Parts: sequence; structure tokens; C-alpha cells
Amino acid sequence: MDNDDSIPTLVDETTKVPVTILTGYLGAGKTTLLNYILTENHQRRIAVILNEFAQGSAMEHLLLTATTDEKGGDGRQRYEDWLELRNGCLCCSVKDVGVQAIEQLLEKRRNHFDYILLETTGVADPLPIVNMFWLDDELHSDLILDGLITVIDAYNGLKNYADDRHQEKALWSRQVAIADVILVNKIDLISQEEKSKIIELVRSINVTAQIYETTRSHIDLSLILDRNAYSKNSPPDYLLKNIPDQATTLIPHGNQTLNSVTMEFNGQFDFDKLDHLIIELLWNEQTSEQEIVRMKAVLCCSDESTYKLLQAVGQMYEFISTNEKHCDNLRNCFVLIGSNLNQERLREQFQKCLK
Ligand SMILES: Nc1nc2c(ncn2[C@@H]2O[C@H](COP(=O)(O)OP(=O)(O)OP(=O)(O)O)[C@@H](O)[C@H]2O)c(=O)[nH]1
Repeated sequence: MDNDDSIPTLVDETTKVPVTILTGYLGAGKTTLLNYILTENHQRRIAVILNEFAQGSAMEHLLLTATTDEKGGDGRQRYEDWLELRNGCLCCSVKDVGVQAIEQLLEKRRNHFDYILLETTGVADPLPIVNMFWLDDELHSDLILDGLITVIDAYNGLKNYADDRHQEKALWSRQVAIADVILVNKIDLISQEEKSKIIELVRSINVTAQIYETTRSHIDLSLILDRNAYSKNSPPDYLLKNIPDQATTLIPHGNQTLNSVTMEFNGQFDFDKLDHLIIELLWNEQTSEQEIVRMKAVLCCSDESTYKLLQAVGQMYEFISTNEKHCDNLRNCFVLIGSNLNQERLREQFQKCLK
């Protein structure tokens, strides 16, 4: 079957409001980045949402600070709204209350903003928040996940990494692991040698993220906003280029060892088998030792003439059909990031799903 027929069933992404999630350890430079974006941005009307977890109360507060150019001139206004909401179910088939609240805000402030930046607290595990925006098309949400930016304090990065061993979940490394874009900030405070070390560490955890070195979080905004990282429109060849088949060096990590595994296969996959394997890996084989936190792939399936993309964050995953024909170039590239990943075993498991 030629899957071109299935593409119209996908929602029209152009009418949705993109959400970029901003994460990073305490003092890394997130607020500095937000201020920079709100000052420099001339393309988008951005709403900033600060996410704070009130420990123990099961209540979540969302503080919205939006900068909007209401009068079309220089009449920039800032306003704040507090939302209080109960923590919701992190399930892709039920809309999270956080998402509903943001949609209501969108409704209330219609025409006031067309882009959302959601800042998580410095000690937050970003996975549940990313999963909150992992929305099935059938839910007809106005929101669409656009990307995940992690800001790193280059000066304290190695120490933050070392401190991970005292944490149950190695939060600093997880923030690095699931990012699409990583800003290695405070570059002004470190030497060339220190810079190489921190970048090598970051790259060893996440092989695919775009890494930018910044001072005071200054960055060309076109590199971090409107990235379409989870869209059917993201070009399939971004993974097919320059991704070597390898497992990054395992880095001892106390309780956990986070690494990336990249694999290339030639041929076509049996979609049902592959889908089954992904469920196994993400739902049934997640243990405290081995956990996949991020997966991306470009692949060819036997019943389709176009490339498919696979995106997974935590336990949420989706296959996205693209318009790009693979012709006879049957390359398949997979990137998996997680703790204690065994490349040999994974390779065997994927190999068995080939036709
Ligand atoms: N030297 C230097 N200082 C920076 C840089 N970026 C930010 N800072 C300073 O670092 C401090 C922390 O920056 P913030 O932007 O508040 O960091 P944050 O990530 O929002 O911190 P939390 O709100 O605690 O999570 C501030 O005093 C900033 O002025 C940088 O590139 N170089």
C-alpha cells in the first residue's frame, strides 16, 4: 500500500500554537534566556508559562507572563495570570489538565499570543511535562510540541553531572538526554580545555541534539524557536546524515549510566513487528537499570514507499509518515538515548523486525 493516502488524516499543523519546553538546572541561565527571547523576538507573540510544583500539595501552579504587542505599535504589555490545577493523567489519550488550562488561556487571550514557552523548574524531570504535550490528533488540541531546549551551566556542568549520583533519577543527565537543542551557557567563565570536556560529556549523553555555546544565553532565535522537532514536516534526512553506527562510551554514573546508541540498517521493516518491539522496549523492558528516555528514527517499511519517522520521549511514541519517497535508498537510522543501553542486544532485536 502506498501510504500517501493516509497523510490527509493527519491534522493541519499550521493552525496550532507551538509549545517549546525550556529546562535546565538551577542558575543555568533559563530566565536570562527568556528575557533575551522576549526582548529580541520580533516574529512571534510569545507567552511564557512558568511551571512550579508545589511539593506535597498535588497542586500545580502555572504562571503565565505574556508579552504582547496589543496595539500593533510599541504598546507592549505584560500581564500575569495564575492557574491552579490538579495534576492530571500523563496519558496520551486523555488531555492533561495542564494542557486544558493552557488551551483555556489561549481561548481567553485569543490573538494575544501565537507561541508558548514553558519553563520548568531547575530540579524538574522534564519527561512528564514533555509527555503532557504528546497529544493524539484525535484530541484536536490547539497546541503542538515544537521542541525541547536544555540550558546548561558550563561552569558547574561537570559538578552537576557528578551530583547526579546522589539523585534517584540523574536529573541533570536526563535534561541533557531528551533535549533537541542544548545551550552550553556561561562559556565566558571557562577555559578552552574545560569547554572541550563539558561539550564532550554532553555529546556522549545526547548524540543528536544541536549544541550551541552561549554567553548570557544569547543565541540566534531562529536556531531555537519554530524547530518543528516533532512534526511530520521535519526533514527525514536529518538523521540519515552524519549519524555513525555506534554506542557512546559508557560513563559511570553511580546508580545510572546514560548513553546513546545509534544503529543503521539496510532494508525494509515489517511495521507490525517493529511496532511490537517498540512497545516491548518502552513499556515492558523499562527497568531501573535500563531505561530508554529518547528515541528517534528514520525508517523504511515494506508496505510504504515513503520514509517514516519514529519519535519517542519516555513511554510516548509515534510513527509519522512523511511525503519523502525512499526510492531504492533503504537506509534506516535509529538513535536511542537512555541508561545502560546494550547496543549488541538492541541491534539483534531490531534486526529481527526486518522483512
Ligand atoms: N557570567 C555569566 N553569568 C550568567 C550567564 N548567564 C546567566 N548568568 C547569570 O547567572 C545567574 C542565574 O541566571 P538565571 O537566568 O537566573 O538562571 P535560571 O536558570 O533561570 O535559574 P533558576 O531560576 O534558579 O532556575 C544570573 O545572575 C545571571 O545573570 C553567562 O553566560 N555568564
